[in-house]
Amino acid sequence: NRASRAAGCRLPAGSGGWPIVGETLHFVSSAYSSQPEQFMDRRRRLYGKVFRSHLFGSATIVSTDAEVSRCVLQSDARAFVPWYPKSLTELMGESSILLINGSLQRRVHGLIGGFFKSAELKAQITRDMHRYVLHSMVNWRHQNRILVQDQTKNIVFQILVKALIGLDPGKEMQFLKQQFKEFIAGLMSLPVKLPGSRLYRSMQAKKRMVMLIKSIIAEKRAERADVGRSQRRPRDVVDVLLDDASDELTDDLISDNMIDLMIPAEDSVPVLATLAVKYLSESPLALQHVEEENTQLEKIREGEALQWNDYMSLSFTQDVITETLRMGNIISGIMRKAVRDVEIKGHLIPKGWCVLTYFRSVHLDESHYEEAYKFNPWRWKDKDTSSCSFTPFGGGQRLCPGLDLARLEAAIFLHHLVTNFT
Ligand code: HEM
Repeated sequence: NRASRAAGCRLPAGSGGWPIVGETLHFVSSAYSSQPEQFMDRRRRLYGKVFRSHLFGSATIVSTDAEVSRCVLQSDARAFVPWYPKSLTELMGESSILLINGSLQRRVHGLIGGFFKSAELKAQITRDMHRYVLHSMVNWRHQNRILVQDQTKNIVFQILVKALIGLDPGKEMQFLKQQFKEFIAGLMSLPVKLPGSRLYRSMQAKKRMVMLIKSIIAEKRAERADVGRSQRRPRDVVDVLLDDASDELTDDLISDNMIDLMIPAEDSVPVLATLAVKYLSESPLALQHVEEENTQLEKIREGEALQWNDYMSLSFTQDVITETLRMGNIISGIMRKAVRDVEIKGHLIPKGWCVLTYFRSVHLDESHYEEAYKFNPWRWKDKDTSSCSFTPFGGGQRLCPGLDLARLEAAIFLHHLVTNFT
């Protein structure tokens, strides 16, 4: 608007690309090429770290500047709201934590985040992860080839479902696994809801999952009516949300969100574990350090079961995870939409435009990280990971509530891998 422009704010330089598709095809094809950085690097050279583009059907300001991205993430819904492709919003539903804003988002985020930080849940996850990892690794000895991502996906899904809705492995777990697979296949599909379409099949799968979760909620409500709320501690996220006295958290909202919560959680930890294995296998010295640190811990604890703080105290292993998050960029960036004209560091982001905070370019920027393309866990020794040039888990009010769990699960997996196998 005129005021912003008068204040010296400018629309960043850049190009809108082709009519309708904009620069989307370039962006996507570059992401799948052997040089995924070329799209961003070229534009950074031409226009600077913040530039204008047109992506996924919307005029977009791309930020590869750590400070600008931090300001976007720190802003609340008066400036920016989350933005996802249409197929995703169709599948998530209006009350998804990934989409809601304001006090309801803060309440749900706070409740979930608080539970994920609780010592009880961390102890349960440590126990289960330990059990499932060993159970899965027993079979590895007879196989020539192990697909790390598939194996960890299986383990992590069971742990997640238990933490969210309290379900143990069995028939219902299998059912959920199948349905979830069908559900996520439609997250990035054409937004067509006709019977038989990809999106339609995913919506049907979600309905079946919602029915199962609603029956679990009904059982829990009946149990509560018998026992009384005050006598038991929450065992899963559904319990935590049911304990909340407000009427806003309806059964529909809870059951929808249990599925939506699986979206950011289901594949990210398996990718983290897989990339850590890849980077370690290419860095013998780092692998040797991880082996020594983990073997040492086993010796000190003399066969005693390890606790979650044991895993978190493995400082070099944690640095390996941090470096994997930096280089691996499991979530490359986040999209938001401006609900009013916003100005950040002299850049104008007009109302209705999207902004893509692209972490990947920041994490691989030589001005932040020396030899940025080199896997170097030692760079993190005694270094703070809370700077704005390191944001694998986002930031601000939507900072990933699962970040400790992700680190814990990856550390447990690596521990058993390096102490059981060469
Ligand atoms: C390596 C693993 C993971 C990575 C890299 C990751 C990354 C992220 C990022 C970047 C965001 C911010 C999204 C935004 O600002 O719009 C986020 C949000 C979120 N993550 Fe994670 N995540 C990981 C694992 C997990 C796990 C294990 C869980 C659950 C157990 C989880 C649950 C969530 C939820 C619920 C949100 C939305 C929070 C909100 O909008 O209020 N994530 N994650």
